[in-house]
Amino acid sequence: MTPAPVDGRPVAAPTLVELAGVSRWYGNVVAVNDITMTLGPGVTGLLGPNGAGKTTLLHMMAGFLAPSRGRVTLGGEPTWRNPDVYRRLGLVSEREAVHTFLTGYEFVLASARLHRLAEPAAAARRAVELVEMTPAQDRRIETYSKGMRQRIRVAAALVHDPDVLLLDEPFNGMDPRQRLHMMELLHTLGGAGRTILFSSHILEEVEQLSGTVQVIVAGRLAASGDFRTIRRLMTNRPHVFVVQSTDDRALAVALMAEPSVTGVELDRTGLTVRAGDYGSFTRALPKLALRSGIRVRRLIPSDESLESVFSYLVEA
Ligand SMILES: Nc1ncnc2c1ncn2[C@@H]1O[C@H](COP(=O)(O)OP(=O)(O)OP(=O)(O)O)[C@@H](O)[C@H]1O
Repeated sequence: MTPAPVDGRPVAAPTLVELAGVSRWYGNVVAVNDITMTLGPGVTGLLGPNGAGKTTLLHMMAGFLAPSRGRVTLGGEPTWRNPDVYRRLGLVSEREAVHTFLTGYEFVLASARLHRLAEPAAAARRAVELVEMTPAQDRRIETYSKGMRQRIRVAAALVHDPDVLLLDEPFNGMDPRQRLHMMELLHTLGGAGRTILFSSHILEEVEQLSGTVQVIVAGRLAASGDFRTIRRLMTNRPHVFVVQSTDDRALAVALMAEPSVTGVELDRTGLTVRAGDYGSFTRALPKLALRSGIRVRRLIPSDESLESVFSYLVEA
């Protein structure tokens, strides 16, 4: 996003988080493998299965962890052990012990004091307001729902008004309503020009919230860019379907003549069909069945797990 001039004056350049050839290993385990990416204002999703290296990547961005190789910079400055970075960045980690006997306001105020802000009380009030927790701010955190706890943690991470906010699996354990509320909050923060990066292993979360996606698998950047492009990559790949119909044997014969079909197997449970891509096959099947006088009872994509999508992206 290019900064727009306001009143003819140029706006300060956005704070970019840049990773150049970044790797991190723990002993023999390579957690992050040669990743290069740039993050700018707006909401970006970091999508990857468990153990892909998302937390390691976020911790390197936040300056908690040194890269074994490569450079991680924020606004051009290395993040590792750099106090300036702590002033410009907030991190909401996945698991964090929160003193639940504190009220929400006290918790955010403690964060403001840690940052040595000039007016900690005013900053805490502003941050609590931003996450819409003012009505509950004087209740102890132990009385909060999972969604409220996450929002108060976001407030604590935002108390010093950072340009960049990193969130590790922020939707874990939330019900759909809480999830929606958090999504709206991140959307608003991103819309206001902050750089927001959140990690997730759930495709739908990323699809709903972010236009830009970085997909990481086994420590490597598997795909990067606009969600629609990535979705296309996923749907234009070979798919396996299980089909059950009123006449599986006749359907198998008819399917063999269909150009989008690359393989058919018949067994007691039905037909297993390999197709070149999702769209052509799912469009062709109903027409073909109709022509042959066969009724399709079930059509189940059998390899829709995120892992198979990821492994396809990695091999691509
Ligand atoms: N301190 C550590 N010591 C040794 N290995 C580690 C350490 N931290 C992470 N790893 C390993 O590095 C890899 C990446 O882990 P990481 O936690 O970054 O992934 P993740 O994508 O955040 O996964 P999850 O969502 O399950 O936390 C995994 O194989 C993990 O076991």
